[in-house]
Amino acid sequence: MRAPTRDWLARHSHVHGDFDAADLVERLEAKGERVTVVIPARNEAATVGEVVTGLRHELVERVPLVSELVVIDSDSDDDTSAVAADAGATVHRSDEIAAHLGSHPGKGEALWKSLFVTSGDLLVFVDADLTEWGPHFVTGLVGALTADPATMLVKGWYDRVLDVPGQSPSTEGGRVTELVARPVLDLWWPDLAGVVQPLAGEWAARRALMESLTVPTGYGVEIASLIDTHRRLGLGAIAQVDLGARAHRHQKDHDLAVMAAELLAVVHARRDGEPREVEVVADELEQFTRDGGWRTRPVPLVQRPPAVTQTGYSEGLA
Ligand SMILES: O=c1ccn([C@@H]2O[C@H](COP(=O)(O)OP(=O)(O)O[C@H]3O[C@H](CO)[C@@H](O)[C@H](O)[C@H]3O)[C@@H](O)[C@H]2O)c(=O)[nH]1
Ligand SMILES: O=C(O)[C@H](O)COP(=O)(O)O
Repeated sequence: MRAPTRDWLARHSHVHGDFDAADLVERLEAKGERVTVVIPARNEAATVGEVVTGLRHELVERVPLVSELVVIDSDSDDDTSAVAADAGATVHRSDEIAAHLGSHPGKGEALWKSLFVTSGDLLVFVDADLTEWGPHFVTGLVGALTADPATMLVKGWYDRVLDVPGQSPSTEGGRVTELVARPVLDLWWPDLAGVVQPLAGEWAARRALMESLTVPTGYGVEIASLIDTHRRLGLGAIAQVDLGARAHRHQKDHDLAVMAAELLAVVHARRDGEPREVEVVADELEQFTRDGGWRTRPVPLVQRPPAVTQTGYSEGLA
């Protein structure tokens, strides 16, 4: 391991158990800072209710660490919005936020749009499909984000529980993480080789950073944020926190291949520095199965400009 990475690991690694929610409330009150939790959700009616309820009970009602608990419904066609609202979240549909800016499908779009309808200084992102998790995810992320004033972005990491029917559960999850994201970072951004889960959907950032980033509208949002933060502010602005174990709904290999293609394109657009427009020779994947034959899958390549540059942003226009 290279010296800067080893040094970063020694100085910028945290463990969620080091942080207590009640202590963090005092720390944030003293600074006048507020926490917003954003949960992007596309067709997550089966799990979003438990995620919202768990966070609301523990971190809104028992200890008031979270000021805003928001679900961004990302073009769901199930009951995600209703379930999330019943569980106590404020719910917005991604395509209805800042409608003058249009709408794109995707998780990155949901996170970018969330900036227009939230006001917290500290933004914590949590996936809606979690099946093994806890409110300590948020406590750990807020703790790590506020432990050092230089920290602008924190990635959660955890054992990735892989729970496939017919197989015994293992911690071998994170196929795109291990086969695409970590190898790409190790080869081209080796400073970031110490980030255990670069694609973690559980991460936190200061609004001042998030609103200034170019955001891919699909699954490229995490790797882009990491690379862009590193380029602009250096490793010292990034931290990571051990959150224990996490399990989620697994996507099929062919669906993850679309994610992998998007990540490669997003990374390629950043190879020379500032994010460029994503340029590819073709923007589709051809996938084959014996039963279904060939299927063409579009790769999402749109990137949103920094929210702070957009009409309506400073007024928090919804
Ligand atoms: O169009 C979409 C697709 C997904 N989601 C939500 O985003 C979260 C993560 O999506 P998921 O399909 O579960 O992604 P994973 O296969 O788990 O992908 C991993 O890797 C991605 C790429 O970095 C990250 O965005 C994810 O958070 C991370 O869990 C979930 O709450 C989804 O409902 C949306 O809001 N809109
Ligand atoms: O991070 C990843 O690589 C994706 O979320 C896929 O994870 P899985 O292989 O555990 O489903």
